[in-house]
Amino acid sequence: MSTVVEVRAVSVSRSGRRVLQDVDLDLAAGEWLAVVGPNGAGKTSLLHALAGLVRAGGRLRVAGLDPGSTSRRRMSRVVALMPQQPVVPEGFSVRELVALGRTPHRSRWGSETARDRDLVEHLLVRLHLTDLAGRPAATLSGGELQRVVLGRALAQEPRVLLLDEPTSALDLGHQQDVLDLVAGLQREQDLAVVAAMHDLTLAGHYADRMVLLEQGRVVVDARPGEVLAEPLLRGVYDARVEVVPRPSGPAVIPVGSGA
Ligand SMILES: Nc1ncnc2c1ncn2[C@@H]1O[C@H](COP(=O)(O)OP(=O)(O)OP(=O)(O)O)[C@@H](O)[C@H]1O
Repeated sequence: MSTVVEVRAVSVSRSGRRVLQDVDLDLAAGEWLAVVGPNGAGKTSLLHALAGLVRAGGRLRVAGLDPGSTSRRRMSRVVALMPQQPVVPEGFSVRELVALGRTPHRSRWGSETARDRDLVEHLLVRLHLTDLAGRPAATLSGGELQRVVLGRALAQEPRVLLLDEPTSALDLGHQQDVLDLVAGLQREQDLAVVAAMHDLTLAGHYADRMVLLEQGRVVVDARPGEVLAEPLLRGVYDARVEVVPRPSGPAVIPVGSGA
């Protein structure tokens, strides 16, 4: 399998403080990596470094490009970020917002092609957004907007898809639907996925590998079955949890104080 993301001794500082330190990881095309860890562990910082949105020390390569020295437009053709807190441009409809994802592929003055339009329509259907297509994006609920923002990221046709808490606002059915859609693209198009997620059961179910971060450092990089282990999670999250083996993978269950 070909390596599409290479991270070597990467560090990130914010406001003079190290928030990522000595991070090493590789990702192959068609692989799904879940990034997990407590609040403030550095998950978003890692995704932003991969997208070239924050300056990082060390060596980073995404589809062969160095995010630190490559133009935003060029990076956007190979890597797409679905952010945790999307900013919605004023006055944009749902369809227009999804279509924005095509911008990096268009020539500077080029207009929308038939293929651009077809892809956008396909994504609107697939994300159950056709009824909302004409609505101002600013009027959507949190879960509706999350699907629109995923649509915009997928419209970029990236080789690497970065998902920052992609299901935090979604109901149960839409969580599965959205992650199944991404898993389908992972298989069909060899899409590499890096997903920061707090739902450890869901993260483990879809991921080939999981990286557990704590205070900016990688604690473990392994298969979900090895990362989702009670002693490890109790220690890193300072939480009461039970891990129950299931045919579909380990289920991580928070346990009340009386248990
Ligand atoms: N712009 C910034 N200025 C200063 N500190 C920042 C900035 N952005 C992030 N940080 C800090 O960097 C650390 C890592 O933040 P990051 O958002 O990467 O964590 P996270 O693992 O994604 O957290 P969460 O699970 O809460 O989303 C945190 O301590 C955060 O306060």
